[in-house]
Amino acid sequence: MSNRLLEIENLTTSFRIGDGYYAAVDNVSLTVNRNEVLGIVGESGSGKSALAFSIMRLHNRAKIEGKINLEDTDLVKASTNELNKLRGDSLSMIFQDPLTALNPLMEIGAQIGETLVLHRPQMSKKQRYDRVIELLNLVGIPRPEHVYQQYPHELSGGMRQRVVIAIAIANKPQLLIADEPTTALDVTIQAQILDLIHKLKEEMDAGIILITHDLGVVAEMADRVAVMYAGEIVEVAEVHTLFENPLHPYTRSLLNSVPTEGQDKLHVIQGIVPSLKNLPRTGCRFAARIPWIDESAHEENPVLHEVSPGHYVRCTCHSKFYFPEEGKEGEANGAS
Ligand SMILES: Nc1ncnc2c1ncn2[C@@H]1O[C@H](COP(=O)(O)OP(=O)(O)OP(=O)(O)O)[C@@H](O)[C@H]1O
Repeated sequence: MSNRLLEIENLTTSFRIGDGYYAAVDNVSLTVNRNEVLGIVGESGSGKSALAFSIMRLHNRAKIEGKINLEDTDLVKASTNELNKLRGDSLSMIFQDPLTALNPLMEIGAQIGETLVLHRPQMSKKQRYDRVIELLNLVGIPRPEHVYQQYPHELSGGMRQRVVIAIAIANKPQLLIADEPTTALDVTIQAQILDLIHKLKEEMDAGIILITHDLGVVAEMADRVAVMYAGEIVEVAEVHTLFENPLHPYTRSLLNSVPTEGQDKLHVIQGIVPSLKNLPRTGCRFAARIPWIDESAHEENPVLHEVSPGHYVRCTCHSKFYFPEEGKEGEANGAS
């Protein structure tokens, strides 16, 4: 059996704004293997959630082009019927905010059981109850028989997120997408939830896409990382490579803006990700945010270059990049 679980090829997801369509995910190609966590990082507005929702096919009015192959099924071409069978079964997602993901009027046990009713109709009531208790145990919820009968508002944020995870993994998904799964939680709970996701990967042999803007989370959890900027992947590498030898100016800027011991000055990335309508569609999309780099450093039509096995970086500007604070001698740091 091949280890490849998900293969995304030239995916473009565009939203209608005014009288035109604008791509929020632009020609993205990515893979995820079994028993692998692919981290996706990038600032707010870079297209991470649009990508996740495209894989789940949860966009209502977007135009989706390209291929999203989950094993033998192309999710772009799949019918609503096929998608309903897959979602909550072999394809699952943990959303950012556990409160909005849960039904406030339904007991916890029934909410978890619902996905079993839908995808495992042959289960008896007793089997279903036992499986829900097993899932509550698995996600580390104490006194599961008691929690079974509680409502979401009676649980803490961390416990609610565990319930959301229990629902997402109820049918042992092959691909689990976690979109900022710990953003709404405090730090100690964050660590527990991440630990739980890590265990699930091993136990279920699942592929996991972990979306976050937190580089600490990526360093801890991911096997490989894709860095997204303005709808495009600008760098992909194994997690150690990315942290030891980041190349793209955007990746380097993101890493440089994380406080480290002994560092007295943080690099601030000026500006923001442009809105979809104002996004430059030709040339290097990051060029406007590194104006001190000579225009000639950029490619006319930047593509991903494989600079070492499995390490891809977009645009040639990385070889001429330096931080203004460092001066030009910092130029071409680590670039090949
Ligand atoms: N339904 C939509 N209609 C129009 N534009 C959208 C829609 N959804 C997202 N966008 C736009 O697409 C771009 C990417 O948004 P997206 O939410 O994917 O970013 P993100 O990286 O996930 O950000 P965050 O970390 O804040 O969730 C943004 O410019 C956003 O405004």
